[in-house]
Amino acid sequence: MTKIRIYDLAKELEISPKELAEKIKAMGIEIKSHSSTLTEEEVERVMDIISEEKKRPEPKESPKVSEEEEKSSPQAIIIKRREEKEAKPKRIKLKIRRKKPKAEEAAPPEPVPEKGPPEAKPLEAPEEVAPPEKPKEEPEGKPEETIELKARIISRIETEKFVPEKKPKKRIVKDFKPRKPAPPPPPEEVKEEKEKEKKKKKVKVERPEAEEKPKKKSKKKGAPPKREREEILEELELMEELEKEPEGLEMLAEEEEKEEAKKVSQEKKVERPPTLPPKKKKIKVHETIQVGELAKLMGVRAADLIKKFMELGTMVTINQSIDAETAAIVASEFGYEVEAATVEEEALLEYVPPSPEELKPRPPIVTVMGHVDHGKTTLLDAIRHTDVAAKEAGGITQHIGAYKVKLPDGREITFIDTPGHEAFTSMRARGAQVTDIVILVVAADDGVMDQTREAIDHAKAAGVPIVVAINKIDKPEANPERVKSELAELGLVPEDWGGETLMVEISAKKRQGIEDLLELVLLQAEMLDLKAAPDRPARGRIIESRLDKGKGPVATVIIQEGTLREGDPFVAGMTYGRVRAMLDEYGRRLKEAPPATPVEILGFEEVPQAGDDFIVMPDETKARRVAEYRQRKAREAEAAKEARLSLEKVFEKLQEGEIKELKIVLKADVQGTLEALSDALRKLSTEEVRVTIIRSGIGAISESDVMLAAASEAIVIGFNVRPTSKAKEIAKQEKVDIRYYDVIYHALEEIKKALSGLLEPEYEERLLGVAEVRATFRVPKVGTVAGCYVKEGKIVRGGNVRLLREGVVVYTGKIASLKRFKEDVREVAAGYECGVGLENFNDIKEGDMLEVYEMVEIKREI
Ligand SMILES: Nc1nc2c(ncn2[C@@H]2O[C@H](COP(=O)(O)OP(=O)(O)OP(=O)(O)O)[C@@H](O)[C@H]2O)c(=O)[nH]1
Repeated sequence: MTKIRIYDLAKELEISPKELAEKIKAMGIEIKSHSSTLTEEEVERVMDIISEEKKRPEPKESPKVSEEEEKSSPQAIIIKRREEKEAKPKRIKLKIRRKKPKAEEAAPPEPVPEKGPPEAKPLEAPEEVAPPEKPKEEPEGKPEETIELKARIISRIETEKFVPEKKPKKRIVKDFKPRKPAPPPPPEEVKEEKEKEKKKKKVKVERPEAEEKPKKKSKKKGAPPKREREEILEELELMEELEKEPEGLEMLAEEEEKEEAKKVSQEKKVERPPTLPPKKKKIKVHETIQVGELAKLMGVRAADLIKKFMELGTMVTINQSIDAETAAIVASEFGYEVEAATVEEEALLEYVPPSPEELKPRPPIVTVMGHVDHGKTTLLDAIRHTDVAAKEAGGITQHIGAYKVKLPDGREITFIDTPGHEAFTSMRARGAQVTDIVILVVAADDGVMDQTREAIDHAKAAGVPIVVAINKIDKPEANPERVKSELAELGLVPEDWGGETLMVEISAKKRQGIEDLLELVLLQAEMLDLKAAPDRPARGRIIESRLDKGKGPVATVIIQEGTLREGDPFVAGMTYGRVRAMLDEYGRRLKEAPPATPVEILGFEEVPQAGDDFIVMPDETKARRVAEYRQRKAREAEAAKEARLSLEKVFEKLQEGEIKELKIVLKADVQGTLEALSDALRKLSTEEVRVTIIRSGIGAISESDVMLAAASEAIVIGFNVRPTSKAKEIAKQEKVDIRYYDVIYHALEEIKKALSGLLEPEYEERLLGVAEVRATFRVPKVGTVAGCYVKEGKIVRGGNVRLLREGVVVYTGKIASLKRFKEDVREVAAGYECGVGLENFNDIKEGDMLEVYEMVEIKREI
């Protein structure tokens, strides 16, 4: 249970410990001395009584209180507060309660609590409108924290481009030692002035150097260059002037927020007993926020916010962007809690799936696949000749990775014109599914070959229907029937044999059967009932992208929903932009692009990646935020570096419902083993989990095997076979789990264990580096940060770490933060100094050793 010392409480209540002790005794609570502790319940009781007393007019006692406070040891308070972590909420409770009246004011709250008159005691009636006094213990108990806070803020802001001139940054940090955290209050009342004087005096007693006014101090020890400072001060004055006018106020404070704050405070007034802490108000901040915007969100004057920054030792301008973490630090000073706004969620939330009435038929999007030299390119050429639009456009085309073909009767088909496998599989590996139908080209003289099988596997894994084009039937050696029977063996049974696969015989070279093929594609599309809502903001996929010397980043996008228009702001993967221009495959400028239209777009900030999504956003700022958010997520994901799906994670993923079946790509050395193993593996299926062999084959694990596994969240099993070097490389890149076995029993055992969650990964520890703690700092909201010197190897952010104190392991966990100077860094090498924060651990001491290590999975090699 949390206990509070009497003299701490006296401080909070701003009465002398002696007086408080007497009152407590009078209440019948037994205490020995001023340093006796009270339980939470007792504190509540005492506070209730004292607040009652304070409501009655009483002779003022403040000067006396100050004296008492001066006597009490601030140091003890600091130590106590740190040791008794639980006591902290109590303090916040009191502090915030005193701030409460602020919320009730219609005018923006005054963020400088110190300037309150001495009479404005913390426990005075909540109706109190005047800015209440900050707990006096604050300036005493907080210096260290304030210094750190300042240092942290400065470090964050300075990494942004604020102080461009030569002032040494280090000096600024160093100078933050003993400073009074209060800014000078505006000269309003003489009474206030007097109070200020008193305060100054008090501070003087505590920290002799801290007597200057903050403004002066900032100048003396100030961060930014003089001129800059003057400009900011001028700006401040101007803003203050402005804000005195009601219009200015209205401009700066969001009415709704104020209404809300009013309501809340009124509710509080009525319902909350005075001892309950008000909830911290929350504001949402994206990756970055402008100072002015933050002030607006909190309903405080921008000038006051800038002043607060000055107090904390840094200069900012109203238009300057600060990051969310810095915003959190400063906002907390105003009683606000900053929540990271989940922009992606927000963007998704804005997405309402179209209603059936909105949906209109759209052209199918088709990918052509097949074995090398079976005639894909010739077929696409032949198709283009049937294109009416090509004739309309004068026949000159440019390669944009996709194009729309218009048939004489007006119907349209969109073709993705990139190497079939790559476009299809790499996009699928990235979670994108653009293709509706696959045209599988099989040469009638050659029959089903490796890549034909691969294409079938890929299409099947993606659940995309196949229309087969048996090509080169003009060749004398063409044998379409043989092709059909080979395909039937692979599960593609032609319609005329009673199956469901649409097949047509063509000669791409002689342009025979092309219309029939397109007819079948449209028939298949009809069966799929492809629809999209054209009347809404566009969404699509990046098909191809490049950096054009003249045009900048350019990408081909297939619009999947909605209509894209020139000028639309958008986010695409980790980049964003605004549609500067849209071109079709003939280089014609388009004003708008409906669903299933491929367009080349200019206006990206950076080159997006094929497979990236493309979403039109309400405005460019929002688009930028989503992109920034994704960039951060990507960095985090990269740091986490997890396997796409490893056998160890199968059970977990099954449990979480992320996967419903275990897909396997199986390669073996001989047919016999392959069959035996695939049968046995399938039999491991249970009611909950299905084991599916999405591909099985003889020979080395190929690039395509790995790509298929990556695209389908599958695991590769190699039985007496190894991957090709290219396949190995892709597996590493795509994080595909490849397992090697040479005994069938072992393979079955492991899969069985994986399905039941019993498979233990085998890991061994590898030491990455050793660092010595040379100093420690407390950073508010972060905890203790250790100033370290890396003695060996390297220290890695997010790495596993062990803290050793005289050879004994005191803590094992993770490195939560790693900084060099003020920058977040991924790793720090031997011979350098760095700041290290440990996850959920603050008891770091000088002389401690940090051992950073990683757990390496032991690869089972044959
Ligand atoms: N006789 C005949 N030859 C064809 C036909 N279609 C394609 N060819 C020939 O087959 C060869 C390969 O054709 P491509 O269209 O380049 O084949 P591809 O599948 O695109 O080949 P890759 O791009 O290398 O995968 C070329 O020499 C074409 O002229 C056809 O219908 N009949």
